[in-house]
Amino acid sequence: MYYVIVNPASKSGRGRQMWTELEEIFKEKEISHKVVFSKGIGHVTQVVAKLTAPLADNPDAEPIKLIILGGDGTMNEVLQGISDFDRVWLGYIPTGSSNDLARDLQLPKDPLEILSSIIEGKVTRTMDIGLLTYDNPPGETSRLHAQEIPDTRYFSVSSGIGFDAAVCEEALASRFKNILNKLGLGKLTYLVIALKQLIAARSVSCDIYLDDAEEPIHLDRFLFTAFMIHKYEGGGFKFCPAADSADGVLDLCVVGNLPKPVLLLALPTAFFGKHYIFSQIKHYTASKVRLTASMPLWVHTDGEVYAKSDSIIISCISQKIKLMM
Ligand SMILES: Nc1ncnc2c1ncn2[C@@H]1O[C@H](COP(=O)(O)OP(=O)(O)OP(=O)(O)O)[C@@H](O)[C@H]1O
Repeated sequence: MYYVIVNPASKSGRGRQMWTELEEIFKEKEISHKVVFSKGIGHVTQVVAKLTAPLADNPDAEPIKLIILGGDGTMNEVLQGISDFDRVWLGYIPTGSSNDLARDLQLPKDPLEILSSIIEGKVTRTMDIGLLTYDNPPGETSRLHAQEIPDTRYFSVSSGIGFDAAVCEEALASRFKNILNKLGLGKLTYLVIALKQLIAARSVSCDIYLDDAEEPIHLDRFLFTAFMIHKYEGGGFKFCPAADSADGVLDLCVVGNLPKPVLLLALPTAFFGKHYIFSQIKHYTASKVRLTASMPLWVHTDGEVYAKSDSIIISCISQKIKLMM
C-alpha cells in the first residue's frame, strides 16, 4: 500500500494536475494506494504524524511507503511529521518551483519515469537530514507562519540565516510569485526581492562555532550563512558544490565582510558553484554548528520561514531517511 500526499498548490497549482496524470499508473497496474491532498500550512505534517505514529503493541508493523508530490517546502513539512524514521520509506516526485532536492538527487525530469522507478522498487538509498534548534525562544514570526513555533525543525535541503532567509520570507508572502510562476517567470520574483533585501540589509556581526571549537569564526559585517545537506538552494544556486547528502556533515557557505555590490556580482557565479573565487565567501564543514548574531535575523529551513533568531544550533543527522527512487 502506498500513501500519496499531494500538495495541490505547489508551483501554483501544478501539483494537482500532475497527480491526475500519475494516478493512471496506479489504476492501470491496480496498485493499492490512498491519496491525501494537503489543505494548507501544516496539514502535511499532521497527516504524516498520524500515518507514522508508533504502534506500541505492534513493533513489527509493516513499513510505511509515502510518495510525496510537492516542492521542497512540502518535503520539509513531511519530515516534521515523521515520528519513527525507521519505518518510513519516502518516494519524492518534485512538483515545486525550486526543486533543489530533486536537482541534487538527479531525479529524472519526467514524473512518470520517477513513479515507475519507485514502484519497481529497485533503487533505494539513505540520506542525511539537518536539524535546526532555536537556542533562544524564536523571536518575531513570519507573516505566513504566525502560529506557535516549535523549538526545533528538520530540513532535507538546507537551512539558512540572514539575507537568504529574508528573501524567502518576503517571497512566501508575495502575491506576485503566483502570477509570475504561472507565466514561468517565478525566478524574477526572487531576483527583485533579493535586490530589495540586499539594499535593506543592516550591519550585523556574528560568531560561528564549528563542532567543539572554542574560538568562533567572527564576521563584523555578516550577510548570510547557508547550512547545506545538498548542493543547491534557492532554485539552483550551487552554494556548496562539495556537499554530499550521505557524508554525515553539513557544508556551510558563509558570506560576510564584503561590499553589497560585490555580493551582487558573486551571486550569479553561485549558479555554477564558482562563488568561492571571491575570497570573502568561505566554505566550511562540520557536523554541528552554533551561530550567534548581534540582532535577530530570519531563519529558513528548506525555504520555509517561521521566525527570527539571534542564536541557532544546526546539526546533521546521518543517514536518517530512507528513499525509494
Ligand atoms: N492546499 C494548499 N494551499 C495553499 N498552500 C498550501 C497547501 N498545501 C500546502 N501549502 C503550502 O505550500 C508550501 C509548500 O509549497 P512547496 O514548497 O511544496 O511548493 P513550491 O513553493 O511551489 O516549491 P519550492 O519550495 O520547491 O519552491 C508550504 O508553505 C505549505 O504550507
